[in-house]
Amino acid sequence: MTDTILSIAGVGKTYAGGTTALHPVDLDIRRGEIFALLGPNGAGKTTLISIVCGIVTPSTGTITVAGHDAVRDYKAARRVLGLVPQELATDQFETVLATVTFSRRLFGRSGHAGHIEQVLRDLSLWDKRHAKIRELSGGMKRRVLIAKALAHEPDILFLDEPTAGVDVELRRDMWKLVHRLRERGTTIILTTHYIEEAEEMADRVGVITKGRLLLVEDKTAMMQKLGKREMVLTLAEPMTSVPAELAEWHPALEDEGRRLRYTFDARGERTGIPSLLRRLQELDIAFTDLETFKSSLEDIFVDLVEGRRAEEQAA
Ligand SMILES: Nc1ncnc2c1ncn2[C@@H]1O[C@H](COP(=O)(O)OP(=O)(O)OP(=O)(O)O)[C@@H](O)[C@H]1O
Repeated sequence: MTDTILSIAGVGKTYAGGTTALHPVDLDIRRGEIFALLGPNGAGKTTLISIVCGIVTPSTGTITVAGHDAVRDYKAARRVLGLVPQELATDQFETVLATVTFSRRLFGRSGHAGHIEQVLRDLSLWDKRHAKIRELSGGMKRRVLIAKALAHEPDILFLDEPTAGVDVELRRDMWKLVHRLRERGTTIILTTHYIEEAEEMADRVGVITKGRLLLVEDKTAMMQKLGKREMVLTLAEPMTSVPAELAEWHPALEDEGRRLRYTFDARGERTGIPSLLRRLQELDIAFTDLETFKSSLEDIFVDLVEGRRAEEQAA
């Protein structure tokens, strides 16, 4: 049996204005895993983690954090959680060290200089410990947010869009830190709209769009579903229809017969491209340009939703 550290049951949210940001979600998070909540802007990711962290009140459902009911036993639940929000809301005139130490005390934990030092060193902030927040660069402020969230040694760390708008170096550091934390046993839940980020960091991925958690899968299985790519050929001579000899590749004719679009699974053993190109040559079909694309996240979501509908209808 897997050890569940966080259980979300029927949790939904309709904001006062009437926007349903979240349709009831059921999700169990396993102790020690890295879970990525993947979805486009406005999908409901922040709403879901804000509910779990006690910042937003759910309209329906219950949340159990390490055995504590997140509403009835709010304080105990909150102590187990650390949240790295998207933006910094902290006293700009305090020093890094004071800010992070204060965050620890907020959760009723006594000072532990060793732990705070470790956190600041892990985040390359130790040399800046006496600097005031307002004197830091944007990237360093992001590091302070993480340090604050880790100050009270939470069992579960939430990272809301950890790498949105950060430079490559900080992104790499962030990924390294996440893996290090996991090695120490911290459970990590992050939100992202980058497939690459989910792929790089997560053990499991949940796809969320328009307030619905569409599916939850192990990373590898999910990436197979997300690994679709497209090749588009610009034809030298427009065609009126797809020749029967190309039927097995199921290409689509576009742009009044000027472009041929072929969709393939980039993670399959065979892409089908060499054989398609050979067949085109045999048929004397010339092309002036060849481009390949990754399907966009939006396209993938549409496919997933349609695929699910088709499955539901077939059932
Ligand atoms: N306080 C609020 N009052 C009313 N509507 C809200 C509130 N907060 C969020 N929403 C709406 O709920 C929906 C989901 O927003 P949410 O911030 O959870 O999405 P998200 O997936 O985190 O997006 P992003 O990637 O842009 O942060 C959006 O339509 C948003 O406008």
